[in-house]
Amino acid sequence: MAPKPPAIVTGSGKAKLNSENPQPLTINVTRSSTRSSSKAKTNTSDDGGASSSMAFKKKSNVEPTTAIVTQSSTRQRGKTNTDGGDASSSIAIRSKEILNSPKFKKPKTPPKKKANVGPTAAIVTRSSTIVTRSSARISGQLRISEGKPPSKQTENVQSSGVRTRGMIYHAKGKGGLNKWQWNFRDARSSDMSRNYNFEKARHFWTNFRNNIVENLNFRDPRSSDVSRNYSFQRARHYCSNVRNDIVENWRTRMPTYFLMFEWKMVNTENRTVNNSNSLSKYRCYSTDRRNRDRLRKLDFTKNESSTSEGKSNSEGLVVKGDERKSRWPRFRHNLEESTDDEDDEDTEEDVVDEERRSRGSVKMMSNAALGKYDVKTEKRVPLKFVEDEDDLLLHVEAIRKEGEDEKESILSSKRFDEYDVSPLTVKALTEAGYVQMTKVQEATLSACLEGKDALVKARTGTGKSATFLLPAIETVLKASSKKSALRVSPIDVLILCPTRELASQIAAEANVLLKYHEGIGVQTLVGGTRFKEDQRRLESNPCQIIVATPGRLLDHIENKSGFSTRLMGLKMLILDEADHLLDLGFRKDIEKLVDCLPRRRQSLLFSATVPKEVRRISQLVLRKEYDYVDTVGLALETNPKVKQFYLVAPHEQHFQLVHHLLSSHISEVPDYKVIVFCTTAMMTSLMFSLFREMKMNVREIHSRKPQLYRTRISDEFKETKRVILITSDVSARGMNYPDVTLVIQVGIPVDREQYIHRLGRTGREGKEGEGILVLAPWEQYFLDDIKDLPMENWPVPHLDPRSKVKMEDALEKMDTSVKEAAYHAWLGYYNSVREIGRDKTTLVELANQFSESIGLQKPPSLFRRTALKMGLKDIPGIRIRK
Ligand SMILES: Nc1ncnc2c1ncn2[C@@H]1O[C@H](COP(=O)(O)OP(=O)(O)OP(=O)(O)O)[C@@H](O)[C@H]1O
Repeated sequence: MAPKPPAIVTGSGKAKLNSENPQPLTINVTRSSTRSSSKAKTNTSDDGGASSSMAFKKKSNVEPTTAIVTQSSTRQRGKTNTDGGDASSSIAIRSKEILNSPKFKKPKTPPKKKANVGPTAAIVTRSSTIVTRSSARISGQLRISEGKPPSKQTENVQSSGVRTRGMIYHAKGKGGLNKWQWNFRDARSSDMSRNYNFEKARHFWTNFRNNIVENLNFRDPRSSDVSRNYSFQRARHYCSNVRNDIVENWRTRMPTYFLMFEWKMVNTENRTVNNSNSLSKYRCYSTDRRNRDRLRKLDFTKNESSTSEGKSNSEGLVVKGDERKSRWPRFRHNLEESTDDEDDEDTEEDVVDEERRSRGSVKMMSNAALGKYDVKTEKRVPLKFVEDEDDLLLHVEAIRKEGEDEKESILSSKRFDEYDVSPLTVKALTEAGYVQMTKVQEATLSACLEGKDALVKARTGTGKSATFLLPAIETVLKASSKKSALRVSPIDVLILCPTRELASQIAAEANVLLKYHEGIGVQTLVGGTRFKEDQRRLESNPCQIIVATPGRLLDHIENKSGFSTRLMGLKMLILDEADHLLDLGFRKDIEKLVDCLPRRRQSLLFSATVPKEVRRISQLVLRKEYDYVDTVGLALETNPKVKQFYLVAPHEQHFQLVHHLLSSHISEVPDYKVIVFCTTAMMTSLMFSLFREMKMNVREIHSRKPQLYRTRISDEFKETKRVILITSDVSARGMNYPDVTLVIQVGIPVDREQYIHRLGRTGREGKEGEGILVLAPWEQYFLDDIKDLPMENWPVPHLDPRSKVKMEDALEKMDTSVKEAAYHAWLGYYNSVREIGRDKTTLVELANQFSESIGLQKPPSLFRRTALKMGLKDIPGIRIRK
């Protein structure tokens, strides 16, 4: 599909679509541009040693590949390096040739055909941590075969301290997240015994000491070792400690040492994976999270039918870390029956089995099917030894296209240096790991850089912050080149956002982008800090960009002489989470603020949700003529890779249910990172105290906590894994906590938009995630508001009575004041929810049930004034404080 440009609607009123682009921009639309992105782009920039895409020139003498990913360049295939590995880490990818010229040439020497030659061996070990230190992002499409990579690319690698002979593309990561990823495949299919493709390989290193999450989807259409009756689907390896060596033999796909790995293995011949046959001690975990309660653990034993049975001892792989030290057999290899991978087109394992069974002629052509990634709409052009280079090119393109179709990336093919962005900013971007733009950035940046007002709607986690920071920096650069009429140094850009943590996050991101711009400064003005301290900072440090929450900014305007004068030079106003800033809670403040700003300015509004009424009132800030850039269009407003569930259960079971959901998630996902949203600050406090009492690894953030504490917890949660954040809506919008695996929302969110934003804390940057909404039966009406979202019902699991007792014990130990405050907050929250607050009698009944469920003897009393305000004074069940 040809890429479609974004829908840009100009004007204040109706959303007209660009006549040339009659459809709104959707992820589908832009996805196609990703395809081209990975085709032929290379960034070998040594600025900051970063690159995330590359060109692949085709060369002659393309020969089969062997790839080794290892910690040490001295490491041998299939062997574990158990030395310190601290400094001498590396990732080495040995290969014969890199297919990276525009046209493949016929090989000079035909590749040797070997029987029983494993497609590859890969070792990922401790010293690969050097990669996490020195580089962060490696992406692009690798074509690997033996031989040296182009020198530039090698330099790149070496400049980052990685000693390797492979092609490694990397860029420096942002913050603590170090990430490298690649897609590579050996397109060289002439030697079928070595014909293998790696697809969508991803490695995420989050931290030197901590985690590797390695997510490999690979296929081996001509696997010499694994029985062709079996194919691997959606392989995932979770290694929770880098210090442990992990050796993974890709012939058998067995790590020799691991903490946790899971994958699906599908018997392609006998329809079902049979754990009672004689495949030996092969453990397989189903990764199907929906059926978490039915997590399958399958043990396999040696395949009796394997022709290479006799070799299994010598070829087998030792699995360390398992007390039994099992040896894995080598499975048979039938060279003559392997031709190509044309039968790998199915997704569901049963379907795969069924089809392969019925297609006797291809049944031995085992390919590792790729679960949902393996959905093929077109039949793949069979791979064969091709004399004609154009034919080969076709084959390669077919495979590449297929791979890219499967890829749901947020990145576009455009690069920042193609836009009118200062080279110093591009340098900083590259160092931060931003080389290609996200689709949102591509769709939006031109309009913003041209000085137009814009209202931008884009899904959560798609890079909106950089989208407005780049024009902000350009604005400052332009302004600094002109002489200001003001005597005081003007503030050029004002960024408003709803929460303090978000303001700090935006300022931090701005500082990253400003790394090479001397003399340009950013300051935050947020509540919860000392006003005097703000003043001191404003006076002592130059700053052209202010990131602020509305309340504190107004304080400065009203109380600090000279501040509003500085604002008179404002060139650009940005509202992040614009719909929230324009809704009732903030509107008055925004109106006041806008009155203090010059009319001649550029205004940019960003959010993942833009309800109709917000478009209407956006006139408060925007000029009459503005661009409405909707990158969601008619598509799903949430990330399609985030699975969404709802669970309806009596209110008094909610704590126990959440405890159950957390426990099962922790047991399934070793590197879990969960956010639990509660309706109010005091409910957050109650849930936090309860789970802490139950010895769970929890943290809390809500508005009642001191700002220093909030900042500390927020920073900690950004950096770490295996932790649960219990929070109120202060974390709902904009917060970019990397790698959140699950979001639980307990109780109805204030509205549909808030649900979407909370859910958006997981599945960021196009990753996968999971969201569960826990509702009481009387809250179910909310499902109507989100009925267009792909929600699935999660049946109420059986709750262990012992955990109930444990919970009651924990509740008993808790401070009564916490429970009382939670009761008051509960009442206040649901009283303000129109659908529930209307019927006061029922509301109080429900509140009192809640009070009982948290172990209060009787419902806490209310101040008469509060009860009056809430319209609850004479409602039966309400106790008034004397
Ligand atoms: N061009 C890029 N290349 C790589 N990563 C990027 C790029 N742009 C942004 N990112 C990363 O994407 C992540 C999400 O970005 P950001 O926080 O700006 O999302 P957002 O769209 O503002 O989300 P939300 O709607 O929740 O506020 C961040 O980790 C950011 O570093």
